Amino acid sequence: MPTYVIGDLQGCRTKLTELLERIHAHCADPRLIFVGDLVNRGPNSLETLREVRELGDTTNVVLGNHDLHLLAVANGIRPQHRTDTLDEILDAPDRDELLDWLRHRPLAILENDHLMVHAGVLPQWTAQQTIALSQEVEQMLQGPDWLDFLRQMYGNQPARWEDRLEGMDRLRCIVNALTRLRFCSADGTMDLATSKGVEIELPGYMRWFDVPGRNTEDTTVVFGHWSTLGLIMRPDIISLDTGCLWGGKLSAVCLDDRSVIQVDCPQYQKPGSI
Ligand SMILES: Nc1ncnc2c1ncn2[C@@H]1O[C@H](COP(=O)(O)OP(=O)(O)OP(=O)(O)OP(=O)(O)OC[C@H]2O[C@@H](n3cnc4c(N)ncnc43)[C@H](O)[C@@H]2O)[C@@H](O)[C@H]1O
Repeated sequence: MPTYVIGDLQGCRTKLTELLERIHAHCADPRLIFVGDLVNRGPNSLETLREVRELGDTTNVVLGNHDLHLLAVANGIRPQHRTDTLDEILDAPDRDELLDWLRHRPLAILENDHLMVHAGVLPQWTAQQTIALSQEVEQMLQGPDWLDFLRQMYGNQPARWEDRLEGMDRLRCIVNALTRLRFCSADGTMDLATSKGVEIELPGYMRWFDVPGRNTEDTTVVFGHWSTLGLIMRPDIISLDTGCLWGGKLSAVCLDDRSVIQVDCPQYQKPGSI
């Protein structure tokens, strides 16, 4: 069964349907993995969430920052932002089932030498360690104290990973790397303030996947999150957020032969307005 990984949907449901038709034209029964940000800022978050959930057991999803934001908003932990488009989910009769399903998704998946995460991994982490750290967060998110966890999840500190981190500092650092990371320094100190563009002016900081000697160099890390980066196919990374929401494309890559399927998307949000 070929595996297709699909980039950030952000509620662009009609484009998902179009992409799935294109994938099914190549393969009747693919395994599908979504690299997060299923919802928000786009036009049909509710239908998108329903459609991905209904794809069944051969499909999986890693959680993105907008998916975590939905869980926080739905539980009164965070207010909605001006550009959020989450109301239709919050008002839906099946909201509890949908949110419960979302809360039980992983933050990282390792399959056939490919590591799927929403945003990135820190240079000190191996692929196996990334999975173990992701599972620490998943245990909290799926356990009895998940609302307390969401309440304390926000914030940019600690910016630097250390194995000895404990409690919420440890979990926040893991969540920030897996769901928000773009730039870090060679020692893995994250800059979470810079979200526009593909370069950083801060001396000593670089794109997380350009850190020399990072411990996941021998694994292909497949990720989304960074729409201005666009499609990048390197032996060690595949970047899949091609700005569906911003008038770019929705992309899928087949991990078995590295073929790419893309559909053009209308502009729903104006780049630079957020
Ligand atoms: N632990 C945690 N701590 C804090 N927050 C957490 C959190 N967990 C979840 N969150 C939540 O995360 C959400 C997003 O945070 P934000 O921090 O607001 O997200 P963002 O930078 O806009 O990035 P996004 O993930 O949307 O990425 P994209 O590349 O599409 O967009 C990036 C930028 O690229 C720009 N852009 C896109 N296409 C462009 C183009 N073609 N040209 C120029 N700019 C473009 C856009 O204008 C946009 O500003 C918030 O709701 C927040 O609550």
